[in-house]
Amino acid sequence: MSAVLLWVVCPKDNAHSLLSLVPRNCCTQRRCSSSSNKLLSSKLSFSSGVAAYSSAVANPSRSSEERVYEVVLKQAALVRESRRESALGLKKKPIETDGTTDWNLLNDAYERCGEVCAEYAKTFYLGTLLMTPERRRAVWAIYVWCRRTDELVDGPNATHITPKALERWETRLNDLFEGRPYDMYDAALSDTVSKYPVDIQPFKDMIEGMRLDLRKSRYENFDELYLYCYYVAGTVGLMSVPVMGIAPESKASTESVYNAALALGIANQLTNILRDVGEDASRGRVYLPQDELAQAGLSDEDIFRGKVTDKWRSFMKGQIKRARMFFDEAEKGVAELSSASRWPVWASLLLYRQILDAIEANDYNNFTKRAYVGKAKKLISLPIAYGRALMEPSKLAKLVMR
Ligand SMILES: CC(C)=CCC/C(C)=C/CC/C(C)=C/CC/C(C)=C/[C@@H]1[C@@H](COP(=O)(O)OP(=O)(O)O)[C@]1(C)CC/C=C(\C)CC/C=C(\C)CCC=C(C)C
Ligand SMILES: [Mn+2]
Repeated sequence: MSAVLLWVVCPKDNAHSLLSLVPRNCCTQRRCSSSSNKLLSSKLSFSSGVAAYSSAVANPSRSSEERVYEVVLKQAALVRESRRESALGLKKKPIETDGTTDWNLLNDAYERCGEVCAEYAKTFYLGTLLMTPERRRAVWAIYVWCRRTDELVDGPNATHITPKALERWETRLNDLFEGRPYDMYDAALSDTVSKYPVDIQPFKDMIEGMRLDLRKSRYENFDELYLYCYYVAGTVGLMSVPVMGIAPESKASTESVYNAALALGIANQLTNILRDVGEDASRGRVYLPQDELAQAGLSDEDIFRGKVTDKWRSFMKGQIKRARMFFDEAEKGVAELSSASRWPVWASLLLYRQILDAIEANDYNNFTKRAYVGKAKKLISLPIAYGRALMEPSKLAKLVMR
């Protein structure tokens, strides 16, 4: 992927060098994402709703938002519990080892994760340097796992991917969560998840998103697309918060912080999708919701033709508006993160959000013109992000969770 998102997002140009990170038998095929609109049904206030995750799976009639919210509640409960334990002076107990853990090797593994991060997401890597050393390396380990997972289906060996390969990747995930890492990158993540209240569910869900990409190339409505965006990107927010930490002085509910993190992942993925409409179409993929296209008087054919018309402009305006609403939702939570974690999050948010401006500046031609944020705009965003990172967490308890 282009230089556009030096950040967190996976630059496809660099795909080749991750080859060595991915075991040969785990490769995959698929492509990237893209999305669509309908502000109406996608209410961003995260309706109420609840019920066990298992029952959500058993009852597919529930909306994606309700299903995803179950996961949010579970993750928030884990973090709340861990904060309570920390307050009582209890710490998460690392998985027992047989005493043979080689700390130098572990340090090397984390260092290597940092190098990968620096190579693929330079600005993000710089941002992590402001975090505490412990947190920084944990975020690197998560980053590398996400990167490798995406690489399975988007990387150079992607054409060989099978559902079986993803199953093996998931087995490895289970193993590393149980303290049996397969390689050095897994070892770093295994150590991270033994130290922070990171749950396996978002990781499994990201793999599920990759499975979805193997078998699906159309999304009927925003509800379907929302679930996809949660799988491949909202999960990143849920994985990251336990490591980034919530500010001790924050009075916001843990759920509201998780909702903001989820919203940032969704906003980023919707933006990816809007930016990549042409590229995705060339791979036969249309992530934009079919019902919304039809309502706008558009069809797949219009996308394959790639002509910017007034209908297209007006459709895109709605899509961009919705993506911005998710960014707005995300912004509410950043100040609640621990102070040292805020800067990289603000920077990524501001940079990503500007891709939407770039689509507008391209007169909505996301068929043949790639929207990107120029160097100057990127540079200006960094001190702005820093300034925002100084904002203090809310002092008032938020009574409404979502
Ligand atoms: C309260 C609050 C707001 C907290 C912040 C929580 C937080 C850190 C959220 C991060 C959200 C985020 C950056 C999500 C990534 C979304 C994304 C772009 C996902 C991409 C999926 C697939 O995309 P596709 O294949 O369609 O597109 P391209 O390949 O890009 O063309 C991903 C590629 C999934 C893999 C994700 C990564 C490699 C990024 C992982 C990043 C981290 C673990 C670090 C996140 C930390 C910061 C500071 C942003
Ligand atoms: Mn990708």
